Amino acid sequence: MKEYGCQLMAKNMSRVLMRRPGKSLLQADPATWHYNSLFDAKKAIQQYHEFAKLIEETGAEICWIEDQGDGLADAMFTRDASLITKAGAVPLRMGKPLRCAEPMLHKSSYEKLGIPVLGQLTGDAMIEGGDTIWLNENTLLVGIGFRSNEEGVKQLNELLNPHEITVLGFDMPYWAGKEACLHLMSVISPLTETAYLVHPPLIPARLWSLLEQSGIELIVAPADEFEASFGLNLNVLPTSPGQCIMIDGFLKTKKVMQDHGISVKTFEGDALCMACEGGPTCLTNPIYRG
Ligand SMILES: NC(=O)NCCC[C@H](N)C(=O)O
Repeated sequence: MKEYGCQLMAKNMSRVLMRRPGKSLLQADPATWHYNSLFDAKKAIQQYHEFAKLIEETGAEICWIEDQGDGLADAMFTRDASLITKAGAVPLRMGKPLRCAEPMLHKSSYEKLGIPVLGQLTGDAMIEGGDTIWLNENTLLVGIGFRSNEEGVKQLNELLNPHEITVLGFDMPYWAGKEACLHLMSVISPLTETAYLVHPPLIPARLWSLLEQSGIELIVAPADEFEASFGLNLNVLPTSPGQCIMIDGFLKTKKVMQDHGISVKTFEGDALCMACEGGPTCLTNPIYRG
């Protein structure tokens, strides 16, 4: 029996769900998808290739979803369309209408992998995986904004409470508006289970207090690099305790992490990440950490 279940953020990532961009990204109209002027599909695919190599080098098993030209350009951001718990996977319901078909892609992948599907969100519920952070194995934090809502938190609680998981919702700010992508993980990246890289101005005050009370060390990412990268400087993926991957070009943010004993690998991500509003955490959905 293959392993699954991921209720922590930074333990060794040994299995991960990813989708390599291909035809769908090449055909994507940047205006439709809200990709910015840095978007260059061919370069983005090359940058993804370099990113995937870094993941392969960690030794993690990559479970691939293939892009066979279904037009789902954002589906490379596998973090968002499902949540994996020790009890099974939950296909989510996307807040961005163009992404509504993605959870079913994940569901069929999990069925093929023999991972049970715990249940589904219905009706008006919206939750995107980028809005979720495991504070600990029994507590899931959710950012409520344009992509995730209270009904989503309610339905997740109904599905997950029987498995000793409590889901807590926190209001996210407006920031750059409805079309932009601001997830909870756009402003918080757990580097270890007890140290998070953060952008304080966009963190709900009530959540900040909870993190402090929970003994989390809050490491501030340089604000100028947050602005310059559209928030992608602090989108940092822990691959094992003390080892992370981030996009290249944000030396102050990298140094802050290194000063805290974190080893950082980088890849070029302007055409892929800064253009399409998603970084290394968004491009991966860890199926198993342990
Ligand atoms: N978890 C993430 O932050 N995912 C990034 C998703 C970017 C994608 N273009 C979107 O707007 O949904």
